[in-house]
Amino acid sequence: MSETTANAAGQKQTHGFQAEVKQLLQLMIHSLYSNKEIFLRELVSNASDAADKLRFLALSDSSLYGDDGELRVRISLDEQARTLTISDNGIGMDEADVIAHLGTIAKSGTKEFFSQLSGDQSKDSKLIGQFGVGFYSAFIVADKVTVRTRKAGLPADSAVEWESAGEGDYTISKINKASRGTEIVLHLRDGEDEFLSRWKVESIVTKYSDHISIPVEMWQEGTPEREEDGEKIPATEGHWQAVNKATALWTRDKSEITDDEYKEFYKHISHDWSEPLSWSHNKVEGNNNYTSLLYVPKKAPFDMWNREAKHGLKLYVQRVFIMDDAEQFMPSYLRFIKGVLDSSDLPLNVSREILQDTKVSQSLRKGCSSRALKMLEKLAKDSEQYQLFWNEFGQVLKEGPAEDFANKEQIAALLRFASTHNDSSAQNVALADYVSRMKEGQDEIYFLVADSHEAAKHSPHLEVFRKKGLEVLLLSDRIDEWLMQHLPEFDGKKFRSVAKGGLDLSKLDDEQTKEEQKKTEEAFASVLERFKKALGEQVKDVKVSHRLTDSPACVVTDEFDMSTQMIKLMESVGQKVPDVKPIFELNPEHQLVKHVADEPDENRFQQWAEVLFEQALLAERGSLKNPASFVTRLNSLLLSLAK
Ligand SMILES: Nc1ncnc2c1ncn2[C@@H]1O[C@H](COP(=O)(O)OP(=O)(O)OP(=O)(O)O)[C@@H](O)[C@H]1O
Repeated sequence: MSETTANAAGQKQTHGFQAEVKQLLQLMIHSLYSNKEIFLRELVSNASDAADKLRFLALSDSSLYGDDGELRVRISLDEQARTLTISDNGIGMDEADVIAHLGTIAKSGTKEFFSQLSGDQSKDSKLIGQFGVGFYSAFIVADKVTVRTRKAGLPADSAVEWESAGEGDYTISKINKASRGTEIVLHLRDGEDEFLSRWKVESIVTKYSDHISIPVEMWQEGTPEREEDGEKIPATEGHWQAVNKATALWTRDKSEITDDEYKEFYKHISHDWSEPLSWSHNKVEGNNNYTSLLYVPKKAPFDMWNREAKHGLKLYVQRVFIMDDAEQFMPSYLRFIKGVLDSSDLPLNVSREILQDTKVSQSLRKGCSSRALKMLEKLAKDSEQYQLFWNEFGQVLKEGPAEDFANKEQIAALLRFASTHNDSSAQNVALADYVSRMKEGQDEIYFLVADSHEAAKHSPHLEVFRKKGLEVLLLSDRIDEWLMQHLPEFDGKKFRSVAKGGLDLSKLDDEQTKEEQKKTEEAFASVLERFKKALGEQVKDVKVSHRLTDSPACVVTDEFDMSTQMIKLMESVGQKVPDVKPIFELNPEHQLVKHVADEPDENRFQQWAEVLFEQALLAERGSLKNPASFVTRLNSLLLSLAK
């Protein structure tokens, strides 16, 4: 690409921003204006990441430090020039890095994300919050930004200057820079003079960046010798002074860390705008020695369903940053958890490949998963907060029972469902709630999976459950069929699909009802035979239904056959499915069934049988293989009735 060719010293090259960057800049300035001071948090956070990265590389090549091994960030203010400068002695960038990082957005799914924006700024600014703020936030307060940077290990004359007014483009030129690292100069917009006040800047650093593990320094002017109460106070020299605590937050004692500090640390590691929903900080000593600080975010990231999206914990070994997004420590169904893991047992030169299969990482993964689940259990005690969590991440957690066999029961306790009990589509019923409401004699948990909540709610399968006052969980997320296949029981109670054969509610009936049912079945036996003959190969069996009160008929799948929902799911992804024949159940009390049972004409009976069967299929599956012939048959029957 011609854009990335190196340029001669002093010569400026102009490059255009990637379209998404322009969009991001506009939205950011609009949506963050009321909270503009966070630009400082973002830039200090980047500087601290740059120090982490250098420290990591220096593990194998200590010459990268040169004669400057004390990593730090410095903020300086120039009232005359109206600039605020943040400089670090971290990893720095070369020309290719600058072009890749400060002119584009290198996140997977960026294009798709931006194409979803509506153009309505107030709506979009909420969405953009899921995207992360980063370097470009500098333009909230600056109308020009100059970045001077020199990558560790490169000579002074291979430094790069990047400059932009945050509109359509930026320039790049080669410069000389005496020291390693990155310097970002913000030329403040008119009206942003408050950021030239040392007191103001210092208070922002303490508010947002106290937890940064390297010192964030500001210049402290020297004072001349003076006399106070007759006592001589010697002169002091000007010096750089740290304005933050400069210790890694997770190494500090829990009791000394405030909630605000935890929240700010979350924003630093997650690049999220909003506060976390909850966190859990643990030091573990014993077979494994490690500290974990895990967070549950409030909002799902924009790319949660993108398979390539990065997730996982920030890994440190003995306080040295090793890598971002170490996914080995969190199972996929907990991929929304953010945090830091600092291990004392892993070697400093650990790589992603080594992490795959060491005993230590396996036991760390076990420990972290269990901490994360415990944190969710704690969160679940506050049902309002937990509902916020569930609405964002419930569908991901539902992958849990299939993925994490060992913690199945614990995960099951964290699931929430819609149910006939509260008659709403809100997924807020815990299995423990269901079990506590089970009727005397009921030993199974009833559920129904359908395409939508509406379809589930109006399913004929629910009729007998309504009549008997039995609660049924109504499931309609895409993952639900998969979930239920991996969730055979909870608290010793088996799950039972109400849409399957083999449903036996007789334990809940009194003797008289059982006797009546038996009589009805006997009386209806010959009608069933007639139906079986009429429907032939289309059905596995025809039975008297004990689950219908209002509908004439329904279809169910045999107990061990593949469920209708599973068949639909497999068909939708182009998989071949076995030919599963349904069981046709008739409601002998229904007027229409009585009418058909009395139909003397075999031809007409055949038509009725087909129509009742197809109706039931339609209610169950939402479609028919041959809808036109159903309509023709129905019309001919209607016509004959109208005569
Ligand atoms: N001070 C710095 N030193 C070295 N590299 C930097 C510095 N600031 C930014 N970068 C580089 O620019 C990239 C983009 O920064 P930016 O803040 O926009 O995004 P980010 O930190 O990767 O993530 P997010 O967008 O979620 O905040 C960084 O990943 C890093 O590679």
